[in-house]
Amino acid sequence: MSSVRPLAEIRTEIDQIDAEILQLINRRALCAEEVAKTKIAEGEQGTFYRPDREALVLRRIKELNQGPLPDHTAMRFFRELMSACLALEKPLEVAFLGPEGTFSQQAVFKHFGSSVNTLPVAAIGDVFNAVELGKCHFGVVPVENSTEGVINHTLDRFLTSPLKICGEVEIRVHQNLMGHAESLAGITEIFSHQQSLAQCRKWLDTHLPQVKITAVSSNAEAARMASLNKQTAAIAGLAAAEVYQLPVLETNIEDQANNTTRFIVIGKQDSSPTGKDKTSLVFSTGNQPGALYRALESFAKFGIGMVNIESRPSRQGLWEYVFFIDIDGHSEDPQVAEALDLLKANVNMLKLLGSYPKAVL
Ligand SMILES: C=C(O[C@@H]1C=C(C(=O)O)C=C[C@H]1O)C(=O)O
Repeated sequence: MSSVRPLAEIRTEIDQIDAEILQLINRRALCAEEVAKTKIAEGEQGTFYRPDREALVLRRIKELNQGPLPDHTAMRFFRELMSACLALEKPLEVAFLGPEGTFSQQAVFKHFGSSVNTLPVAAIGDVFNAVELGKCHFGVVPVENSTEGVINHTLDRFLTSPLKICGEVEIRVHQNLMGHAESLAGITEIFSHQQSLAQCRKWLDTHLPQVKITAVSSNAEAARMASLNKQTAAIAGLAAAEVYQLPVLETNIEDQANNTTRFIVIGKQDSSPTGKDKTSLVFSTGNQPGALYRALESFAKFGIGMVNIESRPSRQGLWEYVFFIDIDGHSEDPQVAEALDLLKANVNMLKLLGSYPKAVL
């Protein structure tokens, strides 16, 4: 028989460890408070949140971790720890596309941890407004979905907004059918946000081809509406089912198994280089042959990888376009800085939307 330690003995050790962890956590919190005081003494204004420093802390935890806890779990603990330390000064206020229970709110908590105050607003443009007007420190908006592509509202708003991108976060999006109907046959109408409907198009065509489909302002609003009428259902995330106490009729009905939405964090602050960054920018070229080719050549010349390109109407002349691009690296990295100088010489308009750490969690 293998010898095992008595339960009581193991529990005594756990109690001791917990007491030590608690002391260490509070020691860490005191240091974070001291950092805040130093920042004030050095004349730093506004928020003490530093996306670059937080990314470095999390990446270091991943490197140090030797298990048995998985890296991801260890990083999530430290994500919460930093969130709580920062909130000792003053909790961050973060605007998102509401109401409560949307994927955007999930993205806020994944990126900032749970010690933040979330401010739900009614539209993507209102998230920008809230940050621009100083009603909150940051905003989180969806920018692209792996099934449905780019979120036009978000890109277009950047053309006129002075805000910067200071972070990114990805959420694996599961869609679910929820409502008070006894079975699928009892449903006459389905509510959801247009993005979610598009992500479940095949499932709907196969399972509910005759049902009326109505696009509404958010998935949480869809859940709220479905909670009022037994013959209707909503497509939304499980958080919305919980908020509106709706039974879940079918889970994971998204057409693509790895359906993921990328969100960006918008604010007034620049993020310093961390060694693993992305830079987002928008530019326009003239209509001459080879104009886009020459613009992109700036990146190729300096060996800069391009992660994404999207064209959108410029909203100035007919059939004139702007190009939104994400590249590897930070605008202060020497190679990137040189590529951007060359790009500037080759385009009509160039606007840097921000350099920020690549998503860690
Ligand atoms: C403590 C700092 O300020 C904040 C809190 C952090 C933390 O708890 O580790 C990290 C970055 C900032 O958001 C810092 O800048 O080092």
